[in-house]
Amino acid sequence: MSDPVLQLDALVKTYNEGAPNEITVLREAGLVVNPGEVVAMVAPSGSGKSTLLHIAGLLDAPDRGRVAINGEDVTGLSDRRRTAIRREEVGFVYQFHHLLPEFTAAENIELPQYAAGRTRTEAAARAADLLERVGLSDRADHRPAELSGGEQQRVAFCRALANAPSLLLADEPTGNLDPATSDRVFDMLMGLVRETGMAALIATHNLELAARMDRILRMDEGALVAG
Ligand SMILES: Nc1ncnc2c1ncn2[C@@H]1O[C@H](COP(=O)(O)OP(=O)(O)OP(=O)(O)O)[C@@H](O)[C@H]1O
Repeated sequence: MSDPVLQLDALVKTYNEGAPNEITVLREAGLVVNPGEVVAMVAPSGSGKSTLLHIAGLLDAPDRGRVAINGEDVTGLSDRRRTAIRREEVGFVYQFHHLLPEFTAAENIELPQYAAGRTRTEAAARAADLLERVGLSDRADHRPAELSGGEQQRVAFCRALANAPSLLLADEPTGNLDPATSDRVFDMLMGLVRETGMAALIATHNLELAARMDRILRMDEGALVAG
C-alpha cells in the first residue's frame, strides 16, 4: 500500500490564545487523503476550512497534532525543508485567483517552475501544455485583467499544477464565478486532477459540486466527520 498523500492527525489550532477573543478553530481534526482521491470539505463560513487547508499546505503550523505528506511527518522539519515540500508536492487554488497582474497568463504559470529549478524552455513548454489542456492557448499572452473570471481561474489551476504536485488544495475554487461558469471550470479542474492522478482536498459551500467528488467531509465543532 502506498502512503496517503495527506494525513492529518488530531490537529488543534487556537487563535488569540489567552485573550478575551480566543477561539479554538480545530479540535482534534484528522483526515487521510489517498493517491488519486478527491475529497470535498463542506462547512459553514468561519468554521476553520481555510485554517485547515493552510496547515495541510504547510503555510501554517498547528498548536498540536501531526501533518504528514506522502508519509513524511513534517512536524519537526526545518523551514527550508518544509518550503521545499510545499513547492514540490502541493498546489493551491484560492477563491480569488491571486495571479500576478503585471505578468501574462503563461508567465504566471512559468514563474513557480523557476523556483523548482526548471529552465525557461522547460517552464514555457509546460505552461503551453497546461494552457492548451484548459482551452486557453490563445490567451497565453494576456494579462489577468484581460481575461474573464472563469479564464483567470483556469490559469490559476494551471499555475497550481505547474510543478506537478501530488496534492492539490483548493479553497472555494469556483466560489467567485456564476453557476454556469463555476460548473464548467469545476469540470476542467476535475478532469485535470483525474488525468494526473493527484490527490485533492477541496473546500466548497456548493453541495452539488461536493457530491461529484469521491467523498465528503464536514467540519463539526472543529473536527472532520464523514458527510
Ligand atoms: N489569523 C487569525 N487570527 C485570529 N483569528 C483567526 C485568524 N484566522 C482565522 N481566524 C478565525 O478563525 C475562524 C476560522 O477561520 P477560517 O478562515 O479558517 O474559516 P473558513 O471556514 O475558511 O471560513 P470561510 O468559509 O468564511 O472562508 C474564524 O472565526 C476566523 O475569524
